[in-house]
Formats: sequence, C-alpha cells, structure tokens
Amino acid sequence: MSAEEAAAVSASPDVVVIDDVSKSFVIRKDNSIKERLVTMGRGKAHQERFDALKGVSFAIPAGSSIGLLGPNGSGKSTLLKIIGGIIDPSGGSVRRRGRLAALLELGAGFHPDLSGRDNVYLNASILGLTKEETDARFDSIVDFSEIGDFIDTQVKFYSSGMYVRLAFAVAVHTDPDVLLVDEVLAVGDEAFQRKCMDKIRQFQKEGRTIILVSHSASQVMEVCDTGVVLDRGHVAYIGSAAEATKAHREILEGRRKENVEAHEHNEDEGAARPSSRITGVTVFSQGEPATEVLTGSAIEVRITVDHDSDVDTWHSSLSIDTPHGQQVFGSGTRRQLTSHGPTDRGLSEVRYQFPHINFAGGQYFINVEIADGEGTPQDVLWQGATFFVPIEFRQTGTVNAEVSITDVSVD
Ligand SMILES: Nc1ncnc2c1ncn2[C@@H]1O[C@H](COP(=O)(O)OP(=O)(O)OP(=O)(O)O)[C@@H](O)[C@H]1O
Repeated sequence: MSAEEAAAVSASPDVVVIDDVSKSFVIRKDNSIKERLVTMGRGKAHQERFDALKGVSFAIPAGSSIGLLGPNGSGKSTLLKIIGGIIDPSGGSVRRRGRLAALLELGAGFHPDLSGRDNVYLNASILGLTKEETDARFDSIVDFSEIGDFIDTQVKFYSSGMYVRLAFAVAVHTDPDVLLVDEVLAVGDEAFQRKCMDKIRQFQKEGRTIILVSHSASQVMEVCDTGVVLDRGHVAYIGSAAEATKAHREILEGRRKENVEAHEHNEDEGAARPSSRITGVTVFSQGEPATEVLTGSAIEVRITVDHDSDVDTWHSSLSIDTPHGQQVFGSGTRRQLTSHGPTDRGLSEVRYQFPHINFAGGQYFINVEIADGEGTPQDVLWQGATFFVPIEFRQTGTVNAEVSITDVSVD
C-alpha cells in the first residue's frame, strides 16, 4: 500500500467497531448415550462453559483489508460470524456501518432442496437485494460462478467447489461495503481461487473493506494490509500483515513445542509404552539446527529414537504438511523398499537428507512415525519439527518451480 493510500485508510471512518466482545459456548461433557442416561436430570453438572472469545476489541477502518490469523480453534470463525451478525456475542458489542456480505461456512444460507437459481434469489434477498436487483444481476452471477446449466439443479447435488463458486458469486454481486470471507475459498479449485482473489483486489481498489480468515501467511501478506492474530480467544497481535504473520508463526511454534513436551510427558506416565519411541526431531541446514531455510537449499532432518531392547529391523516414515494440514511430501523406509537395523537398545539417530528442498515460501511441519519390523506402528510425533521458507512475491503455491515467461508473436 502506498503512503497516500495508508493515510487515506487511517483517516477513514471505522466500518466495524468491535468492543470488548466475548463469546461462550456450553459444551456437554458426557458424550455417549449411556453417559447421558446415567447423568439424566443432572445435566447442568455435566455442562462446561467454554470461552471461545475473551475481551476482543479493535476497529476496522473503511477501505482496509484485515486478515484474521490464529491457530486452529483460536476463535477466528466465531469472531467473523459475530462481525457478520450471524451469531450474537455473549458480552460486548459490534457496531457496523454499510452493507455487509459474508461468505462463511460452506453452504450456509443455501437450501439443499432448492435449485441453484432459487438459492441465488433467496441468498441475494437475505443479503439485501430486491427481486428486480437480483434479476438484473442474475446472468452476471451465473457467469461468474461458471455453474452453467447446473444452475437449475438442486444444490444438494453440487460439489463443494460448486457451492463455493455460487456463494462467492452471489456475495460479490450484492454490492457490499464490507466483505467477510472465511476459509471456504480454500475449497475451490486454483483457477477459481485466483478469480476470487482478483475480485477481492478489485473491491480493495473500489475502497471496500475486506475481512479474511486464513491459515495461509502468504495469502494474508498478498491480500491484507493489517493482520489480527487470535490466540485462545484473545487478540495476541494487531499490526502490519507481515508482522502479524510473524507473530502467528511464533504462536504456532509455541503450540508445537507444547505438543512435543506433552508427547514426552505421556511417555513418562508409561501409558501403553511402546518398545521404541521418538525422542526428538530437528531440522539442520548447513550443519546447524535451523528454523528458517531457503528454497532450493539442502536440509537434513535428524530423528532420535529410543529402543527398549535390541531390534533387528524397524521402519521410519516422515511427512511434511502445510499449516492447512495438506501433505506436500511423504516417504519412509517402506516406500524406499528398505528398513533400519539391526540397532542396539538405547538411542539411535536416523537422518533424512534433502539435497534441494524445493518448497515455496511458507511454514511447514514435519511429522514422524516409527514402526517395528512387521510394520506395526510404535510411535508417532505430529509436528515434531517445523521450518519456514521465506515468502517470495514471484510465485504462490507450495512448490518452487523455475519459470520463465516469454512473449511469442503469433502470425
Ligand atoms: N457452536 C459451538 N458450540 C461449541 N463450541 C464451539 C461452537 N463453535 C465454535 N466452538 C468452539 O470455539 C472455539 C473457536 O472456534 P472457531 O471455529 O471460531 O475457531 P477457528 O480459529 O476459526 O478455528 P479453525 O482454524 O480450526 O477453523 C473452538 O474450540 C470450537 O470448538
């Protein structure tokens, strides 16, 4: 954003003011039918209050683009629903100005037994359009959604991608001042996601406000000027998108370390203690432990395993995920038609060497599993290590592929 645009944004009136918002849910603790029968009549004792949002306050100036970041369950979707007026806060208030359109849960606002056509009218009327206004925009909505003849099919037969395409098309055609987008966009195919991003950029140019929930640091950096990071229902950070993605990364790293510690603690309690256990996973770059690695560089993942007794053969496998949980790599001894061992009791180390880690910018998590010689799982460590590849403007996605773009004249 240019300084001029930044000044214009900061001088803009607030379109959304969130003041000390909290949200509690009541969760039943007894899950099985048997438990419910046993506790019948004493229901309250088995209910627990869960605070999904606590004392959230911030204002959103007109024309800004806000990215809501945070680990799973930190309250992003709940906050977006409260901003959109879909659910009420338990405490505090939200003031809104202008017309709001929200693209929240998949299929929210769609009636499964109605056709796409009827749902367009229903949805558009919920978002504040008259029938005449929808008539005038109908062809453009169908065009944008690329639904084609399926517009007269009941939406219960739609794929999740078709749902999102139609819902997004309706939302952006209602002329909203504020557009709320939850992670539903991740469902659509890459080409449609691009189209949505283009539309979002056009909205930004027109001075509309965008509030986007995302797990993707690169998406937030690409689209948003401001990032709000939630952690366990609190606002942990508000600032520039780049600084917010850094704060988000630090929180994820803190969570990951807690999980690894919990994993070690479970071992101490000796619950169903396997005979071999993963005791550590570390990423090395240029011979040093590293949390940040450059695309194309060499890395080594060192896994330490503790065996209770001597083992003849055993197996390991490793997978690498994005923060969305999408696997970008997976391999191990069985896939490589090999095995480890024989190995003496006590600590041993396995090294996975990657001469060129051709991942694009973003955060990656390493999961490790070990199994005995028969392939029976012994131990698994989710997110045993993490590394960050600096984000480059040149490309998106998870694979770093060299590309050159040339003009060719066509006669
Ligand atoms: N209707 C509900 N009843 C009970 N608990 C709920 C309800 N809706 C949300 N929660 C809980 O509130 C917490 C916050 O949920 P929310 O969906 O807002 O998180 P999130 O940050 O969007 O997570 P994710 O990234 O996984 O989508 C979670 O622990 C969730 O289980």
